[in-house]
Amino acid sequence: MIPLPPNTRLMADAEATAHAAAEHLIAAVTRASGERAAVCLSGGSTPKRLYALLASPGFVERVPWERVHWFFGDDRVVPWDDPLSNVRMVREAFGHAAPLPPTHLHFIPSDEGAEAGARAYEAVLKDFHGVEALDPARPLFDLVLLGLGSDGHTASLFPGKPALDERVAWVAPVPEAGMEPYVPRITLTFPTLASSRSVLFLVNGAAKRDPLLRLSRGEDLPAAHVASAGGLTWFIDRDAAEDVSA
Ligand SMILES: O=C(O)[C@H](O)[C@@H](O)[C@H](O)[C@H](O)COP(=O)(O)O
Repeated sequence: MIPLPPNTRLMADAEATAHAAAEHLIAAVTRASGERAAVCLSGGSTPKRLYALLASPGFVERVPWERVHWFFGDDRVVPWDDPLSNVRMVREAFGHAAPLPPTHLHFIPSDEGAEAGARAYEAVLKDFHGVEALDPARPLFDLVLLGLGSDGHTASLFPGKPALDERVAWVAPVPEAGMEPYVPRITLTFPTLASSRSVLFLVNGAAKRDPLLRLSRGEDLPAAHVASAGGLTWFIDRDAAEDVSA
């Protein structure tokens, strides 16, 4: 077994990860104070099954859809109907079964390009939360979902890319991705992701053994910079956790 991050729950497989994450998300938004809950969604392939589960019988009736607002931790600068778009992935996963009020899905506006999109999304976040600056006493998100790239990136925070240095901007353009797909991206920055009551990493599959091992050795990978007011939780499946060198 690879040395795993603190507060890791080991999952039998990807399906178990999705089910546990659905329960975790429902608990997080149910206990959220106030009339609205804010969830920051991860992109990529890992969370697709989770999003589809949330819209399926047994879960869809338990999600307080009228209270939850869904944001994006990052997206690719492509049209919203592009197969690479995280917005498209989420909409397809939720499908028509999720009674999602259209105004509750807050896309990252990428049609004006990465720079303008980042500034526009920062305004969306500030307007939604009614704040001009990040306030530790008022986390933006009740839950942030994140994935782990095989190079140790998370959201679109890639090793050595400018967004890593954004300490002021809430949202940053990433001129070209460090990983497939090689398209410009827009990403929330570390301080914005940290403005959360909790962060949940979902990590499945053998391709994630290497970044997990590198994180365990203390390598300065982007995922190692993620913090949260309420702490980090990792759901890692056995395929990712197995150490082939053992
Ligand atoms: O837009 C994206 O691609 C994601 O935000 C990205 O950070 C993703 O979470 C990781 O690359 C893992 O991707 P997989 O889940 O596809 O392995």
